[in-house]
Amino acid sequence: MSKQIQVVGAAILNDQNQILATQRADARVLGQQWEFPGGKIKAGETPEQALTRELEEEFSVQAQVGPAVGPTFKHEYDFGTVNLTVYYVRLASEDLRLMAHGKVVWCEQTQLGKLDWAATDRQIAELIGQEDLTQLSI
Ligand SMILES: Nc1nc2c([nH]c(=O)n2[C@H]2C[C@H](O)[C@@H](COP(=O)(O)OP(=O)(O)OP(=O)(O)O)O2)c(=O)[nH]1
Repeated sequence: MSKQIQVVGAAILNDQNQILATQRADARVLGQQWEFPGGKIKAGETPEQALTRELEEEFSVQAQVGPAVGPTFKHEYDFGTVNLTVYYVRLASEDLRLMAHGKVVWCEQTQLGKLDWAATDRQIAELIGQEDLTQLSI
């Protein structure tokens, strides 16, 4: 069985309910594909704790973690199987310091499908596209 990698991601919403998509500064892992900010869950962390830690590390910002976008999605890469759960998130501030990303974009919900998402993320982006974001409580 391939190495199992537990990963959390954030579907960060701003005041206009646009969603933040990110590209890595280091393109070695997933090339130039788009993903949700986040990272691997460390031993002893809940997914929510891992996500707030990652967002603090990546953007130097405080995050409020809301409901999961959907189930956990698996994708097998040559380096292992990524198990990705994405949560809706709102930030204390939209003033983001980019510490780990090459590029970020605030994307309209209707435009999410146009980005070249990493394989694990594509279905999650589709689910977000179908959600009534005005009904989310975070
Ligand atoms: N952050 C993130 N990683 C993703 C997504 N989709 C996806 O397949 N991945 C993969 C890429 C990596 O193999 C893994 C997450 O690793 P990472 O490099 O972001 O995590 P990390 O900050 O904890 O990494 P590390 O350098 O500390 O080991 O999951 C996604 O939407 N967001």
